[in-house]
Amino acid sequence: MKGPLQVVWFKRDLRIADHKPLLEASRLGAVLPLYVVEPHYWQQSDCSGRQWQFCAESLLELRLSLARLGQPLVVRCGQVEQVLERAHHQFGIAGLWSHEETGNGFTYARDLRVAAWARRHSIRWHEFAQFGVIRGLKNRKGWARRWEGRMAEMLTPPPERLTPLEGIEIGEIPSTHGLGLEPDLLPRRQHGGSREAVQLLSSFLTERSRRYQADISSPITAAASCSRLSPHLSWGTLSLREVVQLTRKRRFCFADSPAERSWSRSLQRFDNRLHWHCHFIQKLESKPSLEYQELYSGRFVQRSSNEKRLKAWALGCTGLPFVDACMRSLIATGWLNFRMRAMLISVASYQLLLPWRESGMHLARLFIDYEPGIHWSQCQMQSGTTGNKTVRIYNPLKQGLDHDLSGNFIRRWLPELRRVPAVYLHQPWTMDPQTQDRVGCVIGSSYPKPIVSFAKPAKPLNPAQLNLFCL
Ligand SMILES: Cc1cc2nc3c(=O)[nH]c(=O)nc-3n(C[C@H](O)[C@H](O)[C@H](O)COP(=O)(O)OP(=O)(O)OC[C@H]3O[C@@H](n4cnc5c(N)ncnc54)[C@H](O)[C@@H]3O)c2cc1C
Repeated sequence: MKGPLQVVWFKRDLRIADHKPLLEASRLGAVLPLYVVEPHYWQQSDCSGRQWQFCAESLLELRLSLARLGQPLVVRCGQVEQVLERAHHQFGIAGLWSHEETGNGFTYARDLRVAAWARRHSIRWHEFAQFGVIRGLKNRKGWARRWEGRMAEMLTPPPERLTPLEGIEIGEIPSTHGLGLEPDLLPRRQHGGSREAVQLLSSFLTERSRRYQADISSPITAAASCSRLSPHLSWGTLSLREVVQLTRKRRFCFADSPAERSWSRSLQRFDNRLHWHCHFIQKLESKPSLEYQELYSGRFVQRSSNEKRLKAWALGCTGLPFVDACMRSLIATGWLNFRMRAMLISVASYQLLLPWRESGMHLARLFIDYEPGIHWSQCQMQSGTTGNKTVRIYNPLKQGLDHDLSGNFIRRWLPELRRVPAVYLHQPWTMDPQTQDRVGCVIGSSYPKPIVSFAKPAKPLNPAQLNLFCL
């Protein structure tokens, strides 16, 4: 095999469509498409087996897609700089190509090391933006306009062909076990890969988005009416730009159709959220410390670690049925709709008084779509630590009655409450002992007593300075 090569480093952009680094590198000569499995990354507290399984499925598909072009994905395990060092030694690296990444503290530090390595070897690292996130941004003036500009750019086609590289082992994609992660056999987990992503986008735009706006808040209806694209956007099996452009094209079809006005509005709301995607990631890009530190140093409520409370919340055993049902559904599927994610973190922060980093870390591991920029910004926002004077506190009883009045969701995820009569379902501790015996659900043994006084969030330390929204 003749060197030197253009190395395309795949990170959270596991696709060939709309992949500018791949196309640009391929124009200069032979390309080594590389993914580096970093065992230290996968040992971080925000990573999990379920995320790896999604990633591994996406890698497998990416390998096949690249093989069809002429050169399959090469997978190596270890520290990125060391993998690059070996590759450089073996055949010479002419250029390094990738998308920019706004990840967690680990990937931030790793990118700094890779940049230093590339400088030392006089190798140019060509980084391309894949979202509307702007690196080195001084302030948000004109940000929305620039986001629009990025989303309007032409989609990049895959290269027509890649030169096959002889004598390079493609390397194994490790198993969950091999990476020292707990295998997570979720029967209802979403699967990785661009094919799955394209199918989801198509079913969403042609049909499922019809009731998006109306259905987004309830965990029952949101599962079908939301796009479910989040893990694909987080792992890059689909390009955000492509989603924005196809959404707008679909809306355009409704322009002359008053009968579809509400569908068109739904798509407009969805489009707004695609904008939020980058708006939140931009926050982390501009202030990486928000992953660890409160944005606002003033105290709003007193919170402290409490292992018993954290464990009960994390396992879906708080004794608050709607909260527990949401948590257990998340544990079983790896996904939850926005409002219920907000409620879970709000209950942890305001009712259980747990620090947002601890509860947020548990959620991060459960989310297959874990995206540090969105996740930590949202955890802080829903815990009132951003300095914003408007504070939202969710009342889980009200949320349960608003979004699961018949209790079907609770019954589905809490089998121990299945026979509890509807009138007691949202507050099973109010059942008299005879009813508890009759339905085979003894509170305190079959199902826990509420861990905290129900629907009583902590009193703000300085309520006069805040706008409190109780949802
Ligand atoms: C505490 C908390 C943690 C969260 N952590 C994550 C996370 O790690 N990764 C993640 O992708 N989303 C996160 N979200 C945002 C949101 O809940 C999910 O994006 C959404 O539920 C994913 O489902 P969907 O793709 O069907 O969404 P849709 O409603 O179909 O939205 C389409 C896309 O828009 C973006 N989006 C939607 N809502 C938001 C939002 N509120 N803020 C920013 N972008 C949004 C996502 O990329 C999403 O895939 C979090 C929300 C909260 C309250």
